[in-house]
Amino acid sequence: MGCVLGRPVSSSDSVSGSRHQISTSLESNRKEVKEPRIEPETISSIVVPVVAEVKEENEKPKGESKRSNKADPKRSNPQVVAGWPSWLSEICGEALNGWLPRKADSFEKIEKIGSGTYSNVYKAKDLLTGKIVALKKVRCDVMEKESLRFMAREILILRRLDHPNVIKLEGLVTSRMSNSLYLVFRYMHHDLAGLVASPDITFTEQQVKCYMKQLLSGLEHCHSRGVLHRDIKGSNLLIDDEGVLQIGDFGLATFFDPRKRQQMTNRVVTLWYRAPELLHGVVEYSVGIDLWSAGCILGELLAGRPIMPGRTEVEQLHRIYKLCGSPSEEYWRRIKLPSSHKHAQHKPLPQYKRRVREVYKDFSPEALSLIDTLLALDPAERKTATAALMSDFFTTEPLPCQPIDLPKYPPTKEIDAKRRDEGYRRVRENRKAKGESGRRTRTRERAHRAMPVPEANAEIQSNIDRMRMITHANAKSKSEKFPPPHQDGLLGYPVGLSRRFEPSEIPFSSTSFSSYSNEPLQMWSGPLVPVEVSDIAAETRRNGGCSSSSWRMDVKVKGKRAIV
Ligand SMILES: Nc1ncnc2c1ncn2[C@@H]1O[C@H](COP(=O)(O)OP(=O)(O)OP(=O)(O)O)[C@@H](O)[C@H]1O
Repeated sequence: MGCVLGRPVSSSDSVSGSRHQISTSLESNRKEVKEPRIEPETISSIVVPVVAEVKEENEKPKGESKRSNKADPKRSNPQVVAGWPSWLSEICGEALNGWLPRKADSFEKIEKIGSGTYSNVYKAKDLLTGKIVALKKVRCDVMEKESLRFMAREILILRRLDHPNVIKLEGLVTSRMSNSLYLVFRYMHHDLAGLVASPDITFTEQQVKCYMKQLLSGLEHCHSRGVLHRDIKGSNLLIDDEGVLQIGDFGLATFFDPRKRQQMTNRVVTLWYRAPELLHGVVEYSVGIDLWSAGCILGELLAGRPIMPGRTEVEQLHRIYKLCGSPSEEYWRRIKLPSSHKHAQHKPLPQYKRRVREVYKDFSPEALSLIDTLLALDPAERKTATAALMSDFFTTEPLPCQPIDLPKYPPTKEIDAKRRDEGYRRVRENRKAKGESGRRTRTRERAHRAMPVPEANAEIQSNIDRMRMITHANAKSKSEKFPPPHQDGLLGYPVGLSRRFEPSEIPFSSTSFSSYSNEPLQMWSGPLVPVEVSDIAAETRRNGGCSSSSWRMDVKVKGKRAIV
């Protein structure tokens, strides 16, 4: 979502030179998505003119020249609706209902806590309530309908969801000067990728059950509200300091209607967690893709590392076949491949037998049974989140622990794991420069760390696709317009002041804000609950005093590690 600062396609993204016949059809998949096509997804509820234009583009017969991606400034509505800049209210209409923008200088950045393809995430202090929040800074070029559409979809989806295991969008901060938008979320202390990658942390089966129960409950809610997440992975599973897990990052999520046939892009989900039907090129899919990812997470929590860390789509399929067996004739009949792909069924040689029960023989029978269902090659056999929640895994001893009974960990995020690796790398380089051997550090680091590399990220391709759309229409370098990402992170300044802008340049600054100052709190973007000073003090203590002795670390040994 938002605008994209991409990178060139990595050579390791390429599927050329593959050992299997599957490469042919993978390449044809890639060809299919090379064109910047608009997904025919259900976004009709965004009732704004821009979306109507997008629909027209979808319906346009092939061969007709595409309308420029650039919005016509003359046609855009110059009116500012309820305090929102026109570019946002125009595209986000319904999603902004009942909200007013928070002003940029009412937050103070504390530190950068995450970075994704579309955004940087900051820990910040809400200067009005004293509450610690996470600000996801999305950069969006107001002239690009595509980037706006993705952003609008994420906001709309987030506002439709309301569940304890789904991250809640608490507000929006806009800054007209920089064309950027901040999404305000509750601050979450950890993400599951960070915990799994932490060398000192292992999970008991009770704890795994607790995390999985929360993940599946969140997914059940999303699916019941017609939302597919399409990017379930550890770094998108956020955990607070009371053990509550919330599904985050709805940047790739979409609305779906299980009763209707609907075509969607298959270039979703980070590679390690991507269901086989997506890799095969299916464009009509459903909740099964999220359940496959949940199965990968279950395996990862029990095994202590990602279970199928492929580097390319070909390798990913190969790993899937080696663990889950080669697809049967029946599978090919059941999955609905687009006609352009039917000629090339993926039949790798040799044919593999399903080995899930053999590879994970050290898991409990109930865990084995659940992972076997979730990692079914046929999406229909994966069933639903509701069915998974009713499995024996959650009802047999040891029962899932309560979130509050989970160990208290020091703040751990994927970014911390990345920083740790970066530290190891520097040590190695220093040693190398001094002529010492760095082999020991590297071996240990590799044994524990298996984070998704950029090449393994499915979003990259779609991001590149999106970026192409943006850069084609906007050939000027982004850096001419925006500060480079590293300049976003200046600390201790109100959010809107972290660049060179004067306070007076910032929309919704103190002058404009005063007009809202008599409104009840919940009239600002999202219900902002005032917090007690004691909460702030507690938060400060928690975040300031990270001495290892104050954290209870769980070091119980879990089942044997297995990797395929
Ligand atoms: N509410 C939050 N509280 C604390 N940290 C958060 C929060 N939301 C996101 N983060 C951190 O920021 C990281 C990136 O956030 P997010 O996944 O939403 O961004 P993204 O640009 O969509 O990333 P990606 O490209 O990896 O999908 C997360 O992995 C997480 O560590």
